[in-house]
Amino acid sequence: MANTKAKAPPIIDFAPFYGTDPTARQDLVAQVRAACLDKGFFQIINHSVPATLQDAMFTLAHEFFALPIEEKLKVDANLNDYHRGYETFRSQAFSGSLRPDFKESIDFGPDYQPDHRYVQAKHAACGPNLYPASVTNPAAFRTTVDTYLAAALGLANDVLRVLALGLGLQEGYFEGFATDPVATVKMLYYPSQEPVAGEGGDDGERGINAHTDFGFVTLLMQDDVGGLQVFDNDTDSWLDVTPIKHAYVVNLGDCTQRMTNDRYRSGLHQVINRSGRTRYSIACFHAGDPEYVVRCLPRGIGGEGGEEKYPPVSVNDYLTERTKDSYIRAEALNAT
Ligand SMILES: O=C(O)CCC(=O)C(=O)O
Ligand SMILES: [Fe+2]
Repeated sequence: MANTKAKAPPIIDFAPFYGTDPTARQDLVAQVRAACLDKGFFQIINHSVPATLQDAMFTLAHEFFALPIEEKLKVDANLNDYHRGYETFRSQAFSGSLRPDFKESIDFGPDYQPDHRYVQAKHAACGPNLYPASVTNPAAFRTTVDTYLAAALGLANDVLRVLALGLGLQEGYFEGFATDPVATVKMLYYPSQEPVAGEGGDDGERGINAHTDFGFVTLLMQDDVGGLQVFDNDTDSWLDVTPIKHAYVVNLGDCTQRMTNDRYRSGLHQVINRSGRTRYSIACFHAGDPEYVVRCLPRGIGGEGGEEKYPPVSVNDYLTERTKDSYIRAEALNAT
């Protein structure tokens, strides 16, 4: 039941970031800060990523997931130990899940080659991509994904600049760790779930189970099917994140929450797709330099006072732990 007190993630016009009006820019910074203090979830419109590139990515996602399973398994993420490639149904489960996720996905990142220091150090999610060869135009697939990753990361870095300003930091505060990030473009495919008998019935099935993202910031495009929900602590209820064509859902991850000592939130979210239609979405996770050590900001900065709640942790150690946990949990549930 919709709760009137619940605050849906705001829709924020990002255009002032690129403009010259300082008041409009300050207003944007304030709106983003308010959303970060609330659930760490907002949508942005009028951003820098071309709509044609966004559309092209959805076209590729449709084509990839429609391939026969044996073709998809040629780029199986289990073929490498840095999790690039295709992930089958029910591969992942987060804490509290009753059933592993009812989704498929494919992950790409910066195409770090074997001689790259991150790959040599075996950092999580760092290694050469597995691009599908069985699509109509493999070269175009690859170029589009790579171009999109660069564009989405460019926008994510702009979001980080706005975040920094909202925290009272220099606009470029995050730039040091944003140059060579561990980042993922994830195409997601959610078949429609079975209807559940009885009003409000719940069979525990989730497209993606309730979780928070691990890194600093996530930019998500969803199609028009809907099904993404964010948890509202004030009303103890799940709120729909309404699809808006070509907009981005922006949400903060745990690294930002840790850095701000819980002032900025890493919002709990999930997907339930009972629409009767297949749902596609494309996420871009920006987790910064894997060797960056996430620590609480110095006291007093951005009003982030109080006792430090988290010990310092490197991005890589944090990602490794959380990712491993979600796959082990799925294996355990699949075995029962
Ligand atoms: O598909 C969505 O809307 C959300 C995906 C998501 O939360 C994730 O991949 O972390
Ligand atoms: Fe997520």
